[in-house]
Amino acid sequence: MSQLSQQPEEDDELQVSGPLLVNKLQEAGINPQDIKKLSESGLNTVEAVAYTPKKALMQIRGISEQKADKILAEAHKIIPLGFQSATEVHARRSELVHITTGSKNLDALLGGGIETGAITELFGEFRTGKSQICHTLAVTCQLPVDMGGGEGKCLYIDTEGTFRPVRLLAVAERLGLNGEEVLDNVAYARAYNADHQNQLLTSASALMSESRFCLLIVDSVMNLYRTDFAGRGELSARQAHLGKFLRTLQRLADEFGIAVVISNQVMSNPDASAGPYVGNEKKPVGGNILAHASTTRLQLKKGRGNTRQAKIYDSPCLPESETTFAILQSGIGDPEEDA
Ligand SMILES: Nc1ncnc2c1ncn2[C@@H]1O[C@H](COP(=O)(O)OP(=O)(O)OP(=O)(O)O)[C@@H](O)[C@H]1O
Repeated sequence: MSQLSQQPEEDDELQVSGPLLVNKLQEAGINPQDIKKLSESGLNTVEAVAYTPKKALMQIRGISEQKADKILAEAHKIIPLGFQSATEVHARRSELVHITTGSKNLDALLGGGIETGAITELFGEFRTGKSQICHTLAVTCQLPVDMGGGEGKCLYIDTEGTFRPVRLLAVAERLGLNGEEVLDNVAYARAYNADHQNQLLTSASALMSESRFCLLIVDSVMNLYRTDFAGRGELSARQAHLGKFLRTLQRLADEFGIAVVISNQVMSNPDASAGPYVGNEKKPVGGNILAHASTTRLQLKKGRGNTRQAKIYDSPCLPESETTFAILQSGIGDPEEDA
């Protein structure tokens, strides 16, 4: 596959059916200076502006209430936000691309792979394969759609310092892709604190409006929140900050039609002592805010050797079933491939 960044014609084509750049508002009479302010705040597309509440627009320096009203009115003319028929929703959903995880078992469990336009959360104890799945997806997302990819680049936000390009090269080799091109198609950023993690989404939005990305990974989502906000006293501030981060993730998923994958840690469930059937089940951290933001929640557990169990923990349309996958030298695969 040729390098995605060297495909201007393809990117131009995608732009026609993809998100509309915020500059389009200039044709509707919005002042270029105000458009620049929107863009600097991470609102790079008309969709992003249309989805933003008036209050948030007014928080941008230089955008008065009157200007916010005008900007929103024009954005809503271009991106109508009213009702549509279930037939239209069904038609749109049937066109949604799923990105392969590398494991046939796991793809089947997920209804075809990782869904685009949604947030998928992977949670489990250490060594359960969360980061390995993220590394594999960073490569498979670049495959053509008919091979289980999303034909786009990947943005990778690493909060733990566990990103290893060598793992991407191993996956690329298995798929017969050019390793150098695969690495060029992954935009990587290490986040150093929760504020920085949030700010990176502004740069992410700018990158996504410049070329075709189909996947955004945050590995892991709660790590910096757990260290930056310590103790019960800071819990509500933490959840408010986290809520903003997750809302922006969802907005990017809606706006650019990308898949968002977040990994998450677990903690002992205080309810575990409530009865004999609960066992020592661990639950994901992040509370209700994270639970409600994730479209699909996938629980990972250790199995024998290099195998891992995956279970649908919560999903709007998948049953609570389980499967087994394997962590191979060449990325995520199935246990039977481990010959
Ligand atoms: N090159 C490799 N070949 C095969 N297995 C590997 C390879 N590299 C790492 N692994 C396996 O992957 C597992 C670690 O998985 P991963 O890094 O995804 O954990 P995690 O769930 O993200 O945990 P943590 O919360 O500690 O980051 C280990 O069991 C390790 O042996």
